[in-house]
Amino acid sequence: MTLTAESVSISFGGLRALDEVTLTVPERTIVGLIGPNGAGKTTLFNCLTGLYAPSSGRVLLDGRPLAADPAQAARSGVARTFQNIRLFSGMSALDNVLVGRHTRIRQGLVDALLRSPRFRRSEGQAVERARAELTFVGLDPEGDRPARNLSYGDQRRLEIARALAGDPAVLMLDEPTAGMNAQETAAVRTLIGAIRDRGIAVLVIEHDTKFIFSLCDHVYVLVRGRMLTAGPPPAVRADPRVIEAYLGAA
Ligand SMILES: Nc1ncnc2c1ncn2[C@@H]1O[C@H](COP(=O)(O)OP(=O)(O)OP(=O)(O)O)[C@@H](O)[C@H]1O
Repeated sequence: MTLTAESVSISFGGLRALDEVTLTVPERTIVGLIGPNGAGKTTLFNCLTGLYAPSSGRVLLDGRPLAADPAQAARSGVARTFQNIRLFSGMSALDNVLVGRHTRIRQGLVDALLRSPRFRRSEGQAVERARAELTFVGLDPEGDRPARNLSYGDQRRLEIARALAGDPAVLMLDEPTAGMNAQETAAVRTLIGAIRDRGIAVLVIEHDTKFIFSLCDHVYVLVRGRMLTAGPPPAVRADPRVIEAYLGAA
């Protein structure tokens, strides 16, 4: 599935946070989104996940308008992680992933109350899948430790496992390596490649431009709400306007 923002604009009071922004995340592609602080990256993510409705322009998933509702957007195949970790900290790692899985499976209330064979079978499959996602991201498949007891890097990985459990077609990662050391960052790079190899499109916001240029197939540069340029990493890295935008910001 291809996720597209088409001439998306949105304002907060007098501030035009996004001005006619167009971006495409094609299947099996890792797309990077960079830009100085306050450029509008998170705002664009919020539009692409149905959290904000653009004041003009459209968000399309395979050519069809995406619902301006995060739960519905998730069900149609767009999953995300947040800049600040949002886990259920008292719940076990496994239960956190099961929450992500349950966005996908529908249980009848009667089946659940009676714990019918159909319900138990379906729950068993959900647990198996949740364990497989924990293994995929490099966490203990038992997942019995409370999320809050995991290291910071492992909590970020757990968020990714939870998002993957919902069977996304497109996964959006907001600063997945923020606060990580070099070793953890390298592990996330490998993980994102493996996610793409599963056929999932990935859109990544990062401040670490080195990480983005070495990881992504395509990079977009947002500056003060406008798309400055986009292209393969070598072209974007060499673009004098990009260098100026970053030096200007510094
Ligand atoms: N809900 C909101 N209400 C008012 N202003 C907002 C809101 N969300 C974002 N903004 C403003 O819109 C602009 C873009 O913010 P946004 O967080 O999208 O930028 P960003 O590129 O993600 O920044 P950073 O890299 O610092 O996270 C900023 O000026 C911000 O203050």
